Amino acid sequence: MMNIDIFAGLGSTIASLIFLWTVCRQHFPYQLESYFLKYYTKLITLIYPYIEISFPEYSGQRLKLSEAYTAIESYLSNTTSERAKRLKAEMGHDSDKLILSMAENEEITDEFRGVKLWWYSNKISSIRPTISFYPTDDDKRSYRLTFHRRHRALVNDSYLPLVIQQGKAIAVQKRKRKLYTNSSNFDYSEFRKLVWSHVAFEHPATFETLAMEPEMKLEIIQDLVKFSKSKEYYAKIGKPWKRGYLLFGPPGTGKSTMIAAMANLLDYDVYDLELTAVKDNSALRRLLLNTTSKSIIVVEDIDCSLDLSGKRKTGGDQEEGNKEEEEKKKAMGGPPGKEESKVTLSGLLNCIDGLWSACGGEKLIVFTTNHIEKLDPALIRRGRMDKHIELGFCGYEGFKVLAKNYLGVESHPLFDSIHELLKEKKMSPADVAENLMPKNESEDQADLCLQSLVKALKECKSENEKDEEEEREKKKVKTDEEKLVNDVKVGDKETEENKED
Ligand SMILES: Nc1ncnc2c1ncn2[C@@H]1O[C@H](COP(=O)(O)OP(=O)(O)OP(=O)(O)O)[C@@H](O)[C@H]1O
Ligand SMILES: [Mg+2]
Repeated sequence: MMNIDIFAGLGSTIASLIFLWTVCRQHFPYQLESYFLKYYTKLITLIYPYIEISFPEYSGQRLKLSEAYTAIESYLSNTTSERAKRLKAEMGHDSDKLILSMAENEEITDEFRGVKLWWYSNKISSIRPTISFYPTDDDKRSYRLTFHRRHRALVNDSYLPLVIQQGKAIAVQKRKRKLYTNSSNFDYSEFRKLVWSHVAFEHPATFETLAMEPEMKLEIIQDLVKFSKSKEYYAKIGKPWKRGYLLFGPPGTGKSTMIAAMANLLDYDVYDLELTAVKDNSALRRLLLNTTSKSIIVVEDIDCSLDLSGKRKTGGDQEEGNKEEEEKKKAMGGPPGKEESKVTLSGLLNCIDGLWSACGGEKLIVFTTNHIEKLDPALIRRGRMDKHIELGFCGYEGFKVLAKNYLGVESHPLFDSIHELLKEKKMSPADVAENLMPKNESEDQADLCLQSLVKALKECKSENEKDEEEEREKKKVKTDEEKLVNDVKVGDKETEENKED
């Protein structure tokens, strides 16, 4: 039993010894110092029969959040509310119940098979002097477990495994699905830039409400469910347990909605990775190492995030390319590219399926793009992006799902003409959905909405017209860009000539 009086005395004895040692040390010959240290440690172990184990928040040079730490945190949060005197409170899963857990620098006692153990939540604040309005994240947190050395075997073999197992189970039970992002507006600390911030994931989309061909939908659902149950299979074939999806198609065809439906189907967290906010490849690696299993890592509009198109440039090529880019930017009055992300295509490829990618397991990586043709083939080859899913304009089957969701109708006299119109007109599910949205509280909304859809479809362009328009648009953008770059070049030449004069 821990006697407070004994330890009060013990504490002051140890403090005196440390003070004595610091004074004597300066006058001690170097050779004798190691001898003295050896006996000093022995002496301390003799009079202090307790063992301490600490569990730091981050493992591996602060690269990865420690699993043991999170499991212990969950375990303690279950037991602390009755015992600890200082607690911190967080909102629970159903958002109306508070979850209490141990505050920092607080100690509680736990009992296991009649043996007493002490948990202490430790926080060491950074000693670096910083002048900032915001809290810094350089603090080191850990849990410290103290017990009598005669219980070492019991703690090692039975107590700690039980704590970790129960902690993990509690975490799963209390799990509130999260939507993570790496692009915070308040990048007040260097460390904050390298980690994720999150909010609760509450997107209501499901595969039932998703408008697409039923066969394709079924195929995707089966693929996802199979993946989530294939832990042994992946281990057997020697592949990390992850799968890449590439969702491509025009704007408003349900790419982002499908990601939410995937997360809801498999009960996964979502990590929305903003590549432009990642400083460089090592920051990207660090971010991906800090994703948990049972999660979807999403890179939206991959073609716009970084210059990942074309072949991988090297040396001179790269510089040339950069110069051209700079010129273009200068011409358009944009800022110089100093603060830009330095994530490269090879860095990204490495993170997707290099050695680092195997950490964690059970992850989906989803890229979305509006222009698949702009992507480097290396990025989307099978193995990296295992399944390519094209989300197209709204078909009749998709329309029927939307009509049921938005208006609650499964048949209507206007369905036939809509069927005919959808065969030749290109309209995204987002536009169809917008037309089907009831605009007021009156009762004949289904009629009104379907009529407005028919009208919109008639005004909408057909496939051929749209293709021609896209082609024209592309040509125009290209000539505009060339003209701008030429103007800049001519301008620069004139200034140089002026200087020479
Ligand atoms: N297939 C679909 N099924 C159901 N709703 C859809 C579908 N496609 C689009 N929508 C509706 O349209 C809106 C926009 O869709 P979403 O954001 O998923 O499109 P997107 O393909 O990600 O577009 P972008 O390429 O511009 O990011 C959503 O809020 C959703 O309600
Ligand atoms: Mg989207």
